[in-house]
Amino acid sequence: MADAYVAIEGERVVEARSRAPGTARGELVFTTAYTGYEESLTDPSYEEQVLTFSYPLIGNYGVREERFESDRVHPRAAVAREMTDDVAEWLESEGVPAVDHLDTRDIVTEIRDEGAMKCGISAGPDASEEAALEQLAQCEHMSDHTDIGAQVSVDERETHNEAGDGPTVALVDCGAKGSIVSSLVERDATVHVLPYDTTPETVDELDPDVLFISNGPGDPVNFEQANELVAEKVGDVPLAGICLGQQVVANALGGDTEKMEFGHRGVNQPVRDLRSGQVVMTTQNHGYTVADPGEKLDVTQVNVNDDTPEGLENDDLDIITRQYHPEANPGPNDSLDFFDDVLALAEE
Ligand SMILES: NC(=O)CC[C@H](N)C(=O)O
Repeated sequence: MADAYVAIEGERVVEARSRAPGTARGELVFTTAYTGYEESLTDPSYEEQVLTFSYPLIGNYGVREERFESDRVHPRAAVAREMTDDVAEWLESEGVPAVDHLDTRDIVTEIRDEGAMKCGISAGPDASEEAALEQLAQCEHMSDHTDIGAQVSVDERETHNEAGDGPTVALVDCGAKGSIVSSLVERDATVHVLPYDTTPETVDELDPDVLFISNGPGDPVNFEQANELVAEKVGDVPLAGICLGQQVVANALGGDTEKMEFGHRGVNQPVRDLRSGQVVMTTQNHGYTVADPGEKLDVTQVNVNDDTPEGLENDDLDIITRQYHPEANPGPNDSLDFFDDVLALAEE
């Protein structure tokens, strides 16, 4: 008998098995990645979302902290066809509801056909369809989480590799993955991780060689302070951005972002570099995209599937951003040279 329910927009309720009890709500998103469940579940970009794994078995190589991208689980709940006890126990210990034994292929197909959807979950001994529907009724649109940065950012500056010989990077933490910091530190950069609402004055005091806007959850227009920071600092310091970071940079420089139908969600998204013609496979997890890069940014890379901008640059202003995740984790390491390119801007 079912002891978990997933209510999907349109009031459809899917029966499931509870793997970690509780109620939750959020935008229903998916990842097609076949590995990397620890990295995805700890990626702050998934805040306020319910993550469905389309790969059918999640947890088959255990749970190891060294693979975490942050210090907690960020999706509001996890959905899989089959979840191992290791993962289920980890999610329960974090208070994050989890369900399995449902047709995840059907759910992912529905998201792809109908577009992004809200959902509500009720799992465990007290679970009911009504509770799942009640969660669904209370679920907000991603864009309505106007101060989502406060949920995922550091509260105060954290410095990594203080004695490094490389450039100094000011990383605005809009929900940064740990691998972005480690990719920079491995290249001997000193990285100041700064709160999402950092002011231009604070950045001026640190006098960094690069201002870097991180990935993060939700609608980029809600990161107003980061927008203002970029608008203020452009031209004074090289700028870099990943995922939400690309979107914030585009918005700050006169461009525009919009919500996609269901986003780019997996570790096999093909991206073409327009200068070299080369295609690389990339990791992606985003629901918004740059609709208009504005006058200052050139689109240098595009998604092969739908032509959306994957790389924006301005050589004169020293700006380089990516919509995908060059730091991988999960996913292919083919784009790690992005971090060399960012630090080269600093050294020029
Ligand atoms: N991974 C990210 O940084 C996601 C960016 C943004 N929140 C989006 O959904 O488009």
